[in-house]
Amino acid sequence: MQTVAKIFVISGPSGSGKSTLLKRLFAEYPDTFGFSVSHTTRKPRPGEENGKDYHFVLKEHMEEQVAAGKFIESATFSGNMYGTSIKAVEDVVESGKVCMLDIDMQGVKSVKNTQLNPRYIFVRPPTLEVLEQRLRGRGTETEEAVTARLEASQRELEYGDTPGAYDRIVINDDLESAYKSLKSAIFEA
Ligand SMILES: Nc1ncnc2c1ncn2[C@@H]1O[C@H](COP(=O)(O)OP(=O)(O)OP(=O)(O)O)[C@@H](O)[C@H]1O
Repeated sequence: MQTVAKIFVISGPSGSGKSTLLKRLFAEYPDTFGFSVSHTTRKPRPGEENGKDYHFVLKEHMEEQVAAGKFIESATFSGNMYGTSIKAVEDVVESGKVCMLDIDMQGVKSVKNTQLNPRYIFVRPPTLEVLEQRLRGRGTETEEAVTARLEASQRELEYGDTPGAYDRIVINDDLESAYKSLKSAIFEA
């Protein structure tokens, strides 16, 4: 089956179900899609492969590349930089796969300043209350982190509602219907 684009941006509030939906998609189509390999300045852990798990780079190198506009997004966690380069996305396409880019609103805005030309898909929860339940239900965040994520969600939802911000909106209420809606946004009829 043909996809309507070579690159898809999947965005939406934390807890809206992006990973859940993408996991299903990758499971159903194991050879079609790929994720880009991120860069990091942290040291590789035993068993991690450069270029496969991450592109392991020096801080100076990464700072230079970020400043030169070579990255879609970058952030620092506990002193280490992480990010997605434009080239890492292009590499997925060159390998013959369709690139799935799971990024936040800032990342989406940044992709819009590149030549990548993806299809933009927004995954949203039916309501903020449901989002809150799911975030708590996932049990991966502290109370502070849940509150911070919900605050950020308001902004993500507002941006998602902006006309023209996304090509397609997938409402993740019932998972089965959401998955169908995602597939219809990705594959040609
Ligand atoms: N349609 C659904 N119905 C009920 N629960 C769901 C549904 N979709 C996802 N969930 C649950 O909601 C929680 C959040 O989903 P998920 O981790 O996929 O979100 P995410 O958008 O990838 O979040 P993050 O941006 O933080 O990685 C998970 O516990 C998941 O199992």
